[in-house]
Amino acid sequence: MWGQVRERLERSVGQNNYRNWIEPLEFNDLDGGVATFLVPTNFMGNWVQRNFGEQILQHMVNAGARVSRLEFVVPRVGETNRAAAADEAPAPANGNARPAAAKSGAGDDLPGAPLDKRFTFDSFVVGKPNELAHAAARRVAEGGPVTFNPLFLYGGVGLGKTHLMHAIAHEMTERQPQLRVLYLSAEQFMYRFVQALRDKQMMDFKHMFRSVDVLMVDDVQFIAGKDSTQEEFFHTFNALIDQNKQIIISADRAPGEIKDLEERIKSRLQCGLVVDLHPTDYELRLGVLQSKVAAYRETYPDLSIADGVLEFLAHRITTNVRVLEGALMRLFAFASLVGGEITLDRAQECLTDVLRASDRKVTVEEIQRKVAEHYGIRLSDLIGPKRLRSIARPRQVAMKLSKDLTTRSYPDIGRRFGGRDHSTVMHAVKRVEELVSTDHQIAEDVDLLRKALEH
Ligand SMILES: Nc1ncnc2c1ncn2[C@@H]1O[C@H](COP(=O)(O)OP(=O)(O)OP(=O)(O)O)[C@@H](O)[C@H]1O
Repeated sequence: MWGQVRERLERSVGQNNYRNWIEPLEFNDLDGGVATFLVPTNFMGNWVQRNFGEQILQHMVNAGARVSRLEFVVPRVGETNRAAAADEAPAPANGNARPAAAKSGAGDDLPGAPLDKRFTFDSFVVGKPNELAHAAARRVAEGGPVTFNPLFLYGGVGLGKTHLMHAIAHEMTERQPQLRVLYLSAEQFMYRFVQALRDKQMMDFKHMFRSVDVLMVDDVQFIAGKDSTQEEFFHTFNALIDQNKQIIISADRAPGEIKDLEERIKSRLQCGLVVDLHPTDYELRLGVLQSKVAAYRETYPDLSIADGVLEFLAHRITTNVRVLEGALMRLFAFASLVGGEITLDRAQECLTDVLRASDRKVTVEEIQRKVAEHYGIRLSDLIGPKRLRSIARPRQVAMKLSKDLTTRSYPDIGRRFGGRDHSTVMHAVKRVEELVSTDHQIAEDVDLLRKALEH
């Protein structure tokens, strides 16, 4: 039964995950609804449980097993365990020997996070906002002499950092299967580090991290303020760079802007190539939607979407790609339940909450841009120190709209208007409220701008 389940898992979790996580599991027994597996380390057991537990259970049930729970056990010395006997590990497809470091004890267990097999270069839509990051990622994935080291990718939530990192890992392991590519989040790095300290296995920890060919750490801002983790990260980083091993890091902001990150780490992170993923633009969002629809149609060819629906979504949901994808998934589910075409009306009805939530996602910067444009003044003047009425009034309007349309606080808005005090913003909001009831021109301006921004 386990053989059959493994085959199915190989298909559902993808080659890389299968090799790293499923293959080393040794099925032990099935008793009283509990399936027991032998694993080389507790970490691995926890990891498999958390990330693949449900899938394993599901496949076992489908294969007819009476099982309701999985348990992962590290065998005591003397018990057999394929995974612990690293020498038995199958040779990689191209016949290259694995590096020696990979064969010794804990070093063989690369405790990275599983890669999402959907996150490939093929499924990544390239547009103006991400073309540089994409090009850099591609170049690094092609291997060859290390040129950008480290590659530092940063950008806001849900803009594709993780997707690009996984794509690099997939591409690299495909091109060079013998490469030891380790991908994990900074949080997992810390977790591993703390665990190693607790279990007095720092040597294994250091050995394992220093024996990889490619290290990818996602969301590195997480280690800011965590002193000993930073220290260890710094040493790992230096050791790998010294060996000319590729490092790829992501964060939600540029290295220099990560608060509570040690200066020496900041400067190390900046010494390779730093590229950012800009907020999406309309074309990119539409491209993502079109590509997701095309992929979905391969499985469900009956899917029918009325003209204009994707354009509407790309226009209205501007937060990030994750939200956009979620909205589309909801539409697909809706269509498969009720059947028929997804019309604009249906889309609006089905996504009322998403659309409302993204309405509130107007940024202060957008408001400033729109207001400057509306009044025909320069953005730098709107934010700058000039006190002329022809500039001060639009500035007050922009502050009022920022208060109404975003969730920013008064001090925060003040900061975004050239570092002004919160009392200035409060005053502006009050002033515009008064003017709206007495000055019809201002009332009209505010109304027009509000509509344009909420659209
Ligand atoms: N250019 C793109 N083309 C196709 N899909 C994309 C693109 N950008 C993002 N996505 C998709 O959007 C979702 C979120 O992307 P991802 O997880 O990579 O974001 P992130 O930048 O790592 O965000 P976070 O900061 O939350 O970790 C994923 O499903 C990803 O596949």
